[in-house]
Amino acid sequence: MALDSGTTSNRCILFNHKGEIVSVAQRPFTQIYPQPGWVEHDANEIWATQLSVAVEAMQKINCTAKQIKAIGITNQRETTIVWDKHTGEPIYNAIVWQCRRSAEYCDMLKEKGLTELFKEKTGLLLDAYFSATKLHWILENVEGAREKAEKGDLLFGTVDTWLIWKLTKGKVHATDYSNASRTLMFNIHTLKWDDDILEILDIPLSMLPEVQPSSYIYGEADNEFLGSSIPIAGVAGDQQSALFGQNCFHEGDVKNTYGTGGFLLMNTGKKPVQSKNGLVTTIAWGIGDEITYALEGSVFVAGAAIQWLRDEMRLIDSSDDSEYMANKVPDTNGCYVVPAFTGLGAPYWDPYARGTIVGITRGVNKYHIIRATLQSLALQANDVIRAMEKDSGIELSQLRVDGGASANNLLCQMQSDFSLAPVIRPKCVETTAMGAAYLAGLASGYWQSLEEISKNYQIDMTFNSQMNLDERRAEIHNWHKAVKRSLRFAIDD
Ligand SMILES: Nc1ncnc2c1ncn2[C@@H]1O[C@H](COP(=O)(O)OP(=O)(O)O)[C@@H](O)[C@H]1O
Ligand SMILES: O=P(O)(O)OC[C@H](O)CO
Repeated sequence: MALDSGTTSNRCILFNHKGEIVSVAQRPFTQIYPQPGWVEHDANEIWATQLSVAVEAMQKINCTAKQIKAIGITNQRETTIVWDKHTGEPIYNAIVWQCRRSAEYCDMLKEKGLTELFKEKTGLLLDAYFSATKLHWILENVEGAREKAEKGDLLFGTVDTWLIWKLTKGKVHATDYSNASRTLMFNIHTLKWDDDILEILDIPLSMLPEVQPSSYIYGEADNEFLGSSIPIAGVAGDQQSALFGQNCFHEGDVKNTYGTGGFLLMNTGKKPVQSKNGLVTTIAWGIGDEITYALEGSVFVAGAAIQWLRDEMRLIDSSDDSEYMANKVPDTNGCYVVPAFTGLGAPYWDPYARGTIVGITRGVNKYHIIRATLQSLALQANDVIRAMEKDSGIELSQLRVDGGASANNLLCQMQSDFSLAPVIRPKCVETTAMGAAYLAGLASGYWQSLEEISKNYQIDMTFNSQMNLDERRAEIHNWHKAVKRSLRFAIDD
């Protein structure tokens, strides 16, 4: 059983031994936007919907808890929850990874010259995206929070930790290495919460969960919830879980997920690679006492640009239509769309960038704009790939893709054209849930080895580069000109 707790919905997927999906249930939950740039979730609603989809997935196929070998949890990362250890009640809404409320505090830390210290210890950037400054905000702004935290009455967790705590009825307060490595408090070299960082941010160690391997028996989901108890045996952040589900087990293996945002990860093996090109270093997973590291490039807007074409611009009726409409024209007619709606993430990291459409001439029509928007997903990913190649010294040999927009054949073709490597789409694109299921299945003996798991991987389609190289060079050159025009747009120089 994989519990996939995403940013907008919770899902439960049941897999069989061949890695095939046997049941799915999904339920969205409320997105709370208290102010521009702020995003919250109700942690109790996350728990309630997650539990309800687990029950529903079982009911759909008349499955009992005894037939489930283990539970794997995978989750939206960085999202920060603080709750009272005695009552189990969250003291504030979950502050979501997208929330920018701690941006000014991050700027203040940067001004103090702390960027390198954080990067060196955690592999991350001083950005509001990661958990630590969200947690700091709660301690500073929720009445009574600091006193309670100092007395040891409060617990912190990302969504995985919250779900484990709820499922075990408060017996286990833990997270895994991959989630810990997204908090900006975890030292990815010593594999411990970092004392210096906790002191700088004034965060009590007693709030933080124990950090365990990603494939590990954390405890048992209480028999009250699913009929009888089931071991929780795998935990990983959703992007690392997708890397695992894509079978990217070897150094140099790369996957890209085209969901709302785009998340490209490269397995860099047993050592962390520090980025000089705008990526972050993260832990992919820990199995036994072995840690696997990854380089990651997070693109804030990918499939969301297609949603924008549909919901705001009303140029398409459904996301699927983007392929048909973009195929009505052979190219973008010199037009480029940079979907920097919330600034730009990797590799530019410019919170002040804004969306831009450039190169418009009299002949540019809606199909060109649709095509240019779709193309921007591939071009953004290509920028991350080139940064990754520079940082790791490894040339991309193939790219495994998943996420909602990977269903778009034209997008996959464009990705291969720009990135000059085969793009591989597996038959099962539920790689996030699959990764968690595999991690849990390995710890509980359902699967014996990575080799056994690899036999389940099936390719749906492979896309090979077809574009003329001069044309490709010109497209990438023009794209970079367009990106330059979007940078720092929201502030006056
Ligand atoms: N055929 C398609 N072409 C382009 N984009 C698509 C297509 N199908 C879905 N999408 C986009 O994929 C995203 C949903 O993917 P999903 O993996 O479910 O996202 P998330 O897990 O982030 O919620 C949406 O932004 C949607 O616009
Ligand atoms: O829930 P998703 O799929 O949008 O993923 C969110 C990421 O984990 C944020 O880092």
